[in-house]
Amino acid sequence: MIVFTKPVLIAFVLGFVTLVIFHGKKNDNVRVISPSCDLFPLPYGNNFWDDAAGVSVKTHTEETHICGPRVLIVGAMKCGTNTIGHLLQKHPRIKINDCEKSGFDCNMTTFQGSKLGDLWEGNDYTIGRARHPDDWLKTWAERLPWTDGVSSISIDKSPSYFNTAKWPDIPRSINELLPNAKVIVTVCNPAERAFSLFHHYMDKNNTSSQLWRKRFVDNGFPNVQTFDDLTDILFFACQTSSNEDFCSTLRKEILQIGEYAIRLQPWYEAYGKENVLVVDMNEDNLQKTARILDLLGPSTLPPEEYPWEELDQEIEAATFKNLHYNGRSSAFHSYHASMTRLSQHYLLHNQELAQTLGENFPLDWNDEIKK
Ligand SMILES: Nc1ncnc2c1ncn2[C@@H]1O[C@H](COP(=O)(O)OS(=O)(=O)O)[C@@H](OP(=O)(O)O)[C@H]1O
Repeated sequence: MIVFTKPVLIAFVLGFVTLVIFHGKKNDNVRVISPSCDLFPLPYGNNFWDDAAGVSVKTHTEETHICGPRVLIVGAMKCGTNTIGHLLQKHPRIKINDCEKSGFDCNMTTFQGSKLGDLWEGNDYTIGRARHPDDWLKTWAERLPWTDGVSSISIDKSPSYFNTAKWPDIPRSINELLPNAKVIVTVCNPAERAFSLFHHYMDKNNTSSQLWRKRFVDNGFPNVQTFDDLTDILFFACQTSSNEDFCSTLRKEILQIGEYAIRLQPWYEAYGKENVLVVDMNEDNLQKTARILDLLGPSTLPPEEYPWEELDQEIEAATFKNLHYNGRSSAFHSYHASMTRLSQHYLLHNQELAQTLGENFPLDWNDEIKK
């Protein structure tokens, strides 16, 4: 028989209160996920961090899965992928990957002062998988914010995914994991894109840039100092070089990403054309955003919840503009021969893109060489 002395009573009450709190917390952690959510496997059944709740949680019934990204911004690199990400993340229902756990420096700022950590790049399926074949998926899943697919969704911006020349199987294999995702591709004049990419790599403050330049010398090519040096290697030296491995990799990253119609094909095949939105980088931000929200549908990203009035004030700082060169509009003037050569290479590709999209803007990219 229990004797209800004062200490026993206090212990009893404390125990009861602890039980209630513990039970309440446990219930808090059981979330309901939308059936339309692509359940994303956490191979080792980890906990993950829920920013909003400020707690480590496990998913609803299956502790080994969380809701995968619903939007994939796959490229093209240097065609405004950051802008698309920033336009999207202004929607209150979008949650961004957890920068703190990404291994990136979250305090690093873009050239114009906006926080890079707001939207860092995972590239998990491509670079992550190649570097960490055993635990890339776990690492990706751990960084995803908790979303339920209804009140919140997550996005992934990884421009390397559009390099289907290098990774032809990426769209199909991502689709196996995320069949309900929508795909966004932003495109721009491909010759100017190559020019912009060159300056991205030539930025001397960047360690990966130094490694990029070193690759040329290591592979028996001249040191690359100017854009002409690069196009000479692409269009001439590589024609006669026996180093096909290097030349093939170079063509893929500089030239072939800009052959948009070809690069798009595997995405269309994997996801269906209706789930892949191609936007023109130069399109007005308001129109661009409206088209993206439309792709996701009003029940996923209601347009009335979007802060439209903030669009033009803030987005300028998030374009990731490279202020260390004169900009891509200077390309034709400064490197006329190289840009003409590149534009000729893309002439038919641009026509094919225009045909595929049923839009005229890619034909404008051919105007420079007609001048
Ligand atoms: N709306 C709009 N209009 C015109 N130009 C724009 C726009 N948004 C982004 N940009 C330019 O796109 C370049 C950055 O592209 P990304 O964000 O894809 O960069 S990255 O691939 O993630 O490195 C970067 O180009 P560069 O300055 O040549 O580097 C930006 O200036």
